[in-house]
Amino acid sequence: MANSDRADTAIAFVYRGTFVHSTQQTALEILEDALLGVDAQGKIAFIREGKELEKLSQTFGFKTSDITQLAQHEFFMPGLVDTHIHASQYSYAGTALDMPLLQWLNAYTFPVESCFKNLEFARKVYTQIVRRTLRNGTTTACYFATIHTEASLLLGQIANDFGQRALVGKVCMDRNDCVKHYKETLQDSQDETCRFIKELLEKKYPLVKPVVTPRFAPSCTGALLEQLGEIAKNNNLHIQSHISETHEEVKLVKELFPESESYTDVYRKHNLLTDKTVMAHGCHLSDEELALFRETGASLSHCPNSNFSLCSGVLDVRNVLKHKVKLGLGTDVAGGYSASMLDAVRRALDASKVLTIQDPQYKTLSFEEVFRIATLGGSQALSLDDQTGNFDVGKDFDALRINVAAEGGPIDLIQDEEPKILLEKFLNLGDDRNIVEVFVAGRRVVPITE
Ligand SMILES: Nc1nc2[nH]cnc2c(=O)[nH]1
Ligand SMILES: [Zn+2]
Repeated sequence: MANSDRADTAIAFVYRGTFVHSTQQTALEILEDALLGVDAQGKIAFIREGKELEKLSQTFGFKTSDITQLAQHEFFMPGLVDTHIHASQYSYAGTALDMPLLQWLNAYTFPVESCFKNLEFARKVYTQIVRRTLRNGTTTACYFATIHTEASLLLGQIANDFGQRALVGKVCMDRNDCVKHYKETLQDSQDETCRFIKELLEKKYPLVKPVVTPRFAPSCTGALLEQLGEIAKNNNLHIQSHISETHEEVKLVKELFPESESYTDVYRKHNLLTDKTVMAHGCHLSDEELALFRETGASLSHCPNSNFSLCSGVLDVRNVLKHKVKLGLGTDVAGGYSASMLDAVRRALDASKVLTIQDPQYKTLSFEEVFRIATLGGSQALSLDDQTGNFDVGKDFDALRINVAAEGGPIDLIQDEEPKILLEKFLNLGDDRNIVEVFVAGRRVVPITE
């Protein structure tokens, strides 16, 4: 037995068939006729070749009758990681995409988010978004809620109940000149953030954690940013926000924070750039700012649907990767109109092709590279890659069972195809009908039973 195997706990279940995932070394590793065992804690106990069955069953003490064999057109892939999604904006997803960011926030977003004072409305929306994202294969989501503590706690409870891995942020904002009733005082924002963190941690949900969430620099005073940096540091917490999404926003930040050298410098000065920070967008960051991300270990969430829908910009992913900045994908509902990470994968490929159209020398991202960003990359961007992101032994089993030829599904397979082609077809053509089972930490969460 290789030392990478773990034989210390009982095996809960074993699958045999094709597994595809990413590693640090290769964007797409394909394991055909592999055996993957999951232990009683939901962790991957082994992933080995099928021919080692005899030896494995002795070492780990399972019977060959415990094994589930995948069909010809099936494979397992790691769960999708949505590194940026506004759960509170789901009710108007697919509408209201006719304005640039700053107008869009005032006209649509702030009025809707202010309704989450009403817990029944919050329950309805949050239940729908958690169910929908799980069915679409999002095993980990990094959520923005609203400024309301109770509703944000409810989002944490709902994610926990459905078994989704989640970071949940109560939004902080003490600046809003346009929709005056949707903001907090500095004191309230600070107190309620502390209460949110304390109460969410006290629930001891195994997969749901709080994330410190200044909305973005234009919504926060320097004093609030300062406080939030302190809170994150004292509690060793994740941080999320937005950065450099549009040119107009970058200009506004220059005016609001004239003492800072750049937008990135505003967050850095307030201790909000750490190795547990994820910033959405970053379309207009300079190379110097990317270097600051690299130095601090902060990551970016690429949200291409949103960037197209609000005409914000096109992130140069190659340049981000060249600077060795951690990068994940996000749906950014409802600036992005789709809650599906499969859509984010397709839009990321489109965004890369736009850059190639503009400059034929530009090396377009491959589907394998985008697959890695949507899975392992996302887990790294959220500093959760010790727990999830691929099928390394010892990680939690967060996985999607894909049937490319699912009955009544969107894909017609004309002939037998190799696994690489099956993955490519699923990423480009598939939908939730192809996602026949979803596992988070070894628990089957789709099909949803309740
Ligand atoms: N796309 C997007 N950008 C933001 N910047 C600040 N708030 C938001 C938001 O809700 N959506
Ligand atoms: Zn956003």
